[in-house]
Amino acid sequence: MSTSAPPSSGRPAGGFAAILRALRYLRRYRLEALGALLSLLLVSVANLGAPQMIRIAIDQGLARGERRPVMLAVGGLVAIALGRGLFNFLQGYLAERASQGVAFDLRDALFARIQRLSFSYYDQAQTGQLLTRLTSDVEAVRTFVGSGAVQFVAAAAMVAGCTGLLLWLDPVLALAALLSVVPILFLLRSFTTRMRPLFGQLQALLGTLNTTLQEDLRGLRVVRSFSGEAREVERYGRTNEQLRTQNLRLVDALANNFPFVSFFANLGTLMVVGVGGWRIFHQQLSLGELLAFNSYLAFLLMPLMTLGFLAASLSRASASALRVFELLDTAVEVTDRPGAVPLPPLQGRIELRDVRFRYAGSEREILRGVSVTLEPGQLVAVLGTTGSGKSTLINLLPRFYDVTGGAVLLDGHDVRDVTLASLRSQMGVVLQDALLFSGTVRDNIAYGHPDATQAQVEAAAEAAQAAEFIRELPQGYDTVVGERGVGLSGGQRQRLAIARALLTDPRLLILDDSTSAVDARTETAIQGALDTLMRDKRRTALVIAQRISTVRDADLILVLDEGRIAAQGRHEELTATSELYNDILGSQLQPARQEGAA
Ligand SMILES: Nc1ncnc2c1ncn2[C@@H]1O[C@H](COP(=O)(O)OP(=O)(O)OP(=O)(O)O)[C@@H](O)[C@H]1O
Repeated sequence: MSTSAPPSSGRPAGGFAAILRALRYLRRYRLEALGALLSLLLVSVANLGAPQMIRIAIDQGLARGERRPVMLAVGGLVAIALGRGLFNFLQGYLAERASQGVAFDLRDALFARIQRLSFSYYDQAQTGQLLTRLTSDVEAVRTFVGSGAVQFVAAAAMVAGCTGLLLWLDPVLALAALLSVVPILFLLRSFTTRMRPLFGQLQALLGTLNTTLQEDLRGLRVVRSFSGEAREVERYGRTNEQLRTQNLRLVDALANNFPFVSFFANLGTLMVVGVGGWRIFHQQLSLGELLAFNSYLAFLLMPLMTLGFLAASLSRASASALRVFELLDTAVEVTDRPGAVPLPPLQGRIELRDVRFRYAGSEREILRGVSVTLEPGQLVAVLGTTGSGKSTLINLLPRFYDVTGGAVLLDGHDVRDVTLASLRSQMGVVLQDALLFSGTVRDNIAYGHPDATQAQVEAAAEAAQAAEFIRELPQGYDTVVGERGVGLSGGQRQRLAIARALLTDPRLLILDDSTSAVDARTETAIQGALDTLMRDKRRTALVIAQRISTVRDADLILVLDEGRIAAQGRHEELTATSELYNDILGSQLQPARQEGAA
């Protein structure tokens, strides 16, 4: 990970502040940026020198019939051409190095932030928008901050330098020429302000397009099984069409801007010719002076056109910088408190003290005063009607969310007072969707414990009843499994996830003991693996129970109903006393079809 830190944490007041903040990322690459700027200024100086060489060749050489000045001028022109080539190359190379550095730092900082952002953020954020910010928005900022900014400064310096030169050559003519520069500057200013929101909308549309694509790729099976292809093509097409319209609006705005800039630029020449002609007529100016003045005027207008061109890049970059910094400045809700201490090695006592919870932006309280104490080594089954808050409750232990009232205590420590790393490293979480990362089977099992030995990995796989199918894979533990574990069946993925949890040997285990629709043999294997994991008395296990065998074995069963514990106890007690428990038992749980031990 890079050592770059965002140069400032304040929320940018607007596009301009955002672009200034992006420019501050150049500080780490100041040598490259200054080198690029210097090279570009030298290219401009070389450009300014060429007419002088031609003037020397004509006035001092050809006019007087002398060869030496002509040879000198030709030599000078060759040197200028070489210099221009060298400095152009240096400018491009150094600007690219600086801009790639800035893009690298921005992407790193964004990715680090995405890793830390709370689940509540992801409940509302669209993945496509996040992807767009890390790719297209960073690219827009990069393009401007690297080469654009250097060209901008060089053009501004040229404008200032040429203005000074023109004023020095002939103040009256210069003022006449500069009259046309004022409207150009106003045009550019209003252009950048108008374009910024348009570019912001463009990036947001690109995000929506990416979200649609990403949802469709994830949901390919659902789309195909409901014959939704045509509908999805239409949905994508709609956003795609909006994106095209927005792009065309921008092209329109860009195309409309240039004729005006060019009109005022030409007006400048017209003013010079008009006023100059009038002054020649009154013998206040020579023809040669007017021609010289006019060629320097061209050096003023050229960077002005460059500024016009860069204005679009600036608008785009500032709209993107706003989006990048908005993400970088998003507060991380669940994070280490100042003074948070590491959680000592867990015994496994869990106390929920009048726990209340509501999701951000929702009025409804999902958990409404849950109080219970779980002893070390207990297997605790959580049951409840659908939507009663089971998943919400278990998400509070690893602090995927923080309680909105009451407290969760582990061995007497409020989970909010200890460091997240020490808290989560002592917990194993196995949920229904067994996600695997692209990498080898071994890497996936050792995800929580990368230093594990091959023997430890194999022991975990054995206990998770995964060893047999792993051995049959083409490269065994070195077989590369794809994104989301493509290439493995649902049941195999689930057993790898169980092996992953077993390897970290957590004192506290949170799991969903459901088995996906698999054949009877695989189901028995998965259930065997789950039982190994949760019935180990060295750990406290909190299980969203889906199987009767789990509740029969549980030391404690919590029955949730509308965010409250409606009943608790062991299987025999609850069967005798709780109507709700019996209802759930009858309607929701999988019978002990394949469970010899149950
Ligand atoms: N991220 C979220 N944002 C807002 N509301 C949510 C979120 N997740 C869940 N809810 C709501 O909270 C309530 C409890 O959901 P939860 O997933 O905890 O229930 P559950 O008991 O696990 O249900 P099930 O057995 O159906 O999985 C539901 O009404 C659900 O709509």
